[in-house]
Amino acid sequence: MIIAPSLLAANYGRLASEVARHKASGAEWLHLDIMDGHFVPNLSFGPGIVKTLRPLTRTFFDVHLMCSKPEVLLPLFADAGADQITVHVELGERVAHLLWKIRSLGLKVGLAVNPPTQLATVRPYLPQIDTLLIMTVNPGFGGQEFIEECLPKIQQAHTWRTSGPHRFHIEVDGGINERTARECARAGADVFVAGTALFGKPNLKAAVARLRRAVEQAIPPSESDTPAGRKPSRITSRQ
Ligand SMILES: O=C(CO)[C@H](O)[C@H](O)COP(=O)(O)O
Ligand SMILES: [Fe+2]
Repeated sequence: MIIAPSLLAANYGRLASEVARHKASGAEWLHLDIMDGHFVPNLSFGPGIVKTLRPLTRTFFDVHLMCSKPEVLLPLFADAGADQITVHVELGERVAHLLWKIRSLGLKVGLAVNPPTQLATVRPYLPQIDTLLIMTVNPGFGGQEFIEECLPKIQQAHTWRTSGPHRFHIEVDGGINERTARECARAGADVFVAGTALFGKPNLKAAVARLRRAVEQAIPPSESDTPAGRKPSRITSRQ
C-alpha cells in the first residue's frame, strides 16, 4: 500500500516546511498536481516549484499532469526531479507516444482516466504503464466529493491485473478519506492520493496513520502491500 499526500492541499506560503511535514509523516509518495488552466479550469504550479522542492526530500515524486500539451512539459518535469509522470488518456491518439516519451526519460509511467471516460480506453496501454490512476473526482480542484460510480472501474482494473500479464499500481485520486479509501481498497486500489484528508489536517503524520489503518482494515495483510499476491516494484523513494 502506498499513501500519497497531494501538495495541492498544502500551504503554498511555506512549501519547504510542508515538505518537511511530509517527510516526517511516513507517507511513501508526494503527489504533485500540475494544472494548466486549459485541460482543467485551474492553475497550480510548474516545474520550477518541483525543482525547488527536490533537494529537500528523497521521497518519490508522483507528478500528475492535467495539461493539454504534456509534450513540451515532460523534459522539464524530468529535469525537475519527477520519479513518475502521469498523463491523461483523454489526450487520445498522442497517449502511446507520451507514455513512450516518459519511459525514455527514465521515469515511471502513469496513465490517468477521468470519471466520465470509459475504462476500456486505457486497456491498450497496460503493457506500457507502471500506474493506472483512476480519478474519483473530475480533475481541477481539491476538496471535491468522491464519485462512488468510479468503484466498478477499480474492480475492473483489479480483475485485469490479477488475470492478465501486466503488473501496475491502481491509484485513486479525489475525495479520498478513511471511508472512501476503505471502499477503494476493497475494490483493489493500492495507491491512495489525498489532499484535504492529509495536508489539509494539522497533524499530517496522524492523518497518514489513520488512512493507512483504514486501508489495512479493509484488506487482508497479505494483500495490503502487493495487490493479489503479486510483487510490483515497490517504488517509494528515489532509486
Ligand atoms: O488531482 C487532483 C485534483 O484534480 C488532486 O490530486 C485531488 O483532488 C486531491 O485532492 P482531494 O483529496 O482534496 O480531493
Ligand atoms: Fe492528482
